[in-house]
Amino acid sequence: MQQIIVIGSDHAAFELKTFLTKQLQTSGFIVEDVGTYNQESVDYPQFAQAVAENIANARGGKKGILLCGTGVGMSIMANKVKGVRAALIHDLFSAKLTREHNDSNVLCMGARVIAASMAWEIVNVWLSTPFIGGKHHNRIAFITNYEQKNL
Ligand SMILES: O=C(CO)[C@H](O)[C@H](O)COP(=O)(O)O
Repeated sequence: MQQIIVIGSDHAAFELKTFLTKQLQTSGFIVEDVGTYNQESVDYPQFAQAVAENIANARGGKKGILLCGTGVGMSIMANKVKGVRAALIHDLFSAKLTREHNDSNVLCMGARVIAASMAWEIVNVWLSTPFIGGKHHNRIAFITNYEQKNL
């Protein structure tokens, strides 16, 4: 079955979003693009909300990618949504570990931080690395319990 990727960006990362969308589609993924659709200045939180809520509602059925200038604003907003574990990643080691240990379901990157080729390498590692479970289940459960009680 084809995996669904929900992707969103602000103006700063529109070009990177276009590049990654094409790469993902060429690799056989179904891409749902929530915008932005041009380089006009926009506010990143609305796109983070759109992707994060989509991923939370899919309950494991989809993964998300959020892009802005630094990736920081996107990760801050996405992590406000219950069920989302958004990881801000700019290196391959963390891309692997955040899947293995954190079971992250949203990947955030900064178009002003890394090259498009590096972003694509990160996406590949992130999408192909499974959660390893074990002791990490307890840690995820702690976060989930906190969300249930406090959010
Ligand atoms: O990185 C970002 C948020 O974390 C934004 O892309 C950045 O703040 C946009 O800046 P500007 O409106 O000056 O292009």
